[in-house]
Amino acid sequence: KLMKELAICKTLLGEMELHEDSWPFLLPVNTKQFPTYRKIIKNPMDLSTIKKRVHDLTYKSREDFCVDVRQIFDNCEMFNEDDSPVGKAGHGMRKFFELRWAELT
Ligand SMILES: Cc1ncccc1N[C@H]1CCCS(=O)(=O)C1
Repeated sequence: KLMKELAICKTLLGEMELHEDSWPFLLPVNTKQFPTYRKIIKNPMDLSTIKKRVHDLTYKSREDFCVDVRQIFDNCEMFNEDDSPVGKAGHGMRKFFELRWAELT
């Protein structure tokens, strides 16, 4: 049911925003600070964009929400070294998300 699915998305979004490893993902990557980003990353995504889409009822299912969340972490792996601070945060956030996602199924 869409209502319940929306509640799951809102819950998970809130938990991710509070996670200590969320700092690289709270806002869109600043392409002035990272001039190569737009060339390398075809589908930029971040938690504030997802929050707006949840609020605007853009997602037709929790799966659509999950696609955007996973895009954040796939972009992170594409652009950042695994052992960099942002790279490590991305791995940590992905682990957190996938565990909670499975729990809320
Ligand atoms: C997720 C990501 N991928 C690639 C480059 C940068 C980022 N995030 C930045 C967000 C603002 C703070 S920062 O500039 O240290 C890191």
